[in-house]
Amino acid sequence: MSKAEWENNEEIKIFREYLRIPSVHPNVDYTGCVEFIKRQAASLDLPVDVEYPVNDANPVVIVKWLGTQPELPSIILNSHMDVVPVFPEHWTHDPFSADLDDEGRIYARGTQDTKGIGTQYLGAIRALKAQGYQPKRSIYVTFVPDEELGGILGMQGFVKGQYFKALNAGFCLDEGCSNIDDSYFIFYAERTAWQIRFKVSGTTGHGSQLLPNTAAEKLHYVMTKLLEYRTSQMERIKGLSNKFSGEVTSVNLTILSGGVQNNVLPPLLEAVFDIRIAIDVDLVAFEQQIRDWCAEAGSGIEIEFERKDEFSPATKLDASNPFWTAFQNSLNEQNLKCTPIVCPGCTDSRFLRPLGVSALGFSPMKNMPILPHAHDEYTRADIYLHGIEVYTKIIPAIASV
Ligand SMILES: CSCC[C@H](NC=O)C(=O)O
Ligand SMILES: [Zn+2]
Ligand SMILES: [Zn+2]
Repeated sequence: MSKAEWENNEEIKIFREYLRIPSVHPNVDYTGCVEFIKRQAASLDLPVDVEYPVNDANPVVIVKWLGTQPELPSIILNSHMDVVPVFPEHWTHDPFSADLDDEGRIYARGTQDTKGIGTQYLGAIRALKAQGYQPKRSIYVTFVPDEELGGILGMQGFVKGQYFKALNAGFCLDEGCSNIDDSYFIFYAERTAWQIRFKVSGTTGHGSQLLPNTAAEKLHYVMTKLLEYRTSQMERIKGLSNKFSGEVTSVNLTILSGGVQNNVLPPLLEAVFDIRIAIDVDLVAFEQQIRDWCAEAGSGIEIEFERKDEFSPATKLDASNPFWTAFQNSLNEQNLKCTPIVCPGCTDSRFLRPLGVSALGFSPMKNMPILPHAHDEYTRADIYLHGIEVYTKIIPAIASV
């Protein structure tokens, strides 16, 4: 297709319209997204609900396609409306113009993470309805807020409410990630996210003195232990076939603060570590190890969990999971390869799996750079349109299980 053809393509127009809504953190205004999705539901002649599970600023929009056997566990097609901040000075295109270049690249925040799958779901439903298809299982296309901040005001609150329970969800497709080679990543599990603030108190005094029990010495001990553990995990990655997967525990120092003046020993130093714990790690033992390191460093160290997710079980990828079988068979019939991996980041699927909802993270992008949260995030028009075709085959396969 030519640039003009892509620009005149109705699905591409809808996608670019969604991308131009600046639902960007911090303080996202979801009004534009809600109105856009309502318009899309109307164009599909589908009913739509808007729920506010946590507060009025964080809507969950649900486009509903009732199945012929609504008593069966339903299918959720999930994506999030919010996108992470941008640094426009580092972008070659305006992050919210959805520019399309001569090669068909569409540049905008959210192209990969994760507005694309939201409108692709709707494009696939448009095609299926045009074919006269009617799903056996009810299908709910959910658009949630707050995923990028952890989903507390979005999916986490939504799954606790009566509205969600009434959906009787059995399976969910959620966001995945692009892959640089010719195989789709499939997220079947994710690590447990802990973000820990270490608040270290110590001796204060004159910066010229070598006093004992300073905050710096104790923080240095704890940081050294954590960063040594990080090194051990990096060693493990060397032996893995897929280095992107969340097979090992990641440890990253993300915030370091404290001190009042350059010649005063600080009474308090703080460090925040973002830790994503591998699915085969004993969480109780891991926490005890961290607390032991703090005890070894000395007194006056307080541990504050800014995020302490619970363990989320993996989705079964075997014959015991008919949704997985149907999904995999559909990809095989389309001669498409997939690579199941543990999601390196966190997604809203972590709130669904513990409830028995079989969730797969899947974004139909391959032979593409991995650009979530990156400058110049983009996808390609041809890949986007092919993704709609892929969903047009996958959705009936899973909805007829
Ligand atoms: C840890 S909860 C925040 C969720 C976020 N998800 C995608 O980027 C992530 O940091 O993985
Ligand atoms: Zn995302
Ligand atoms: Zn993200």
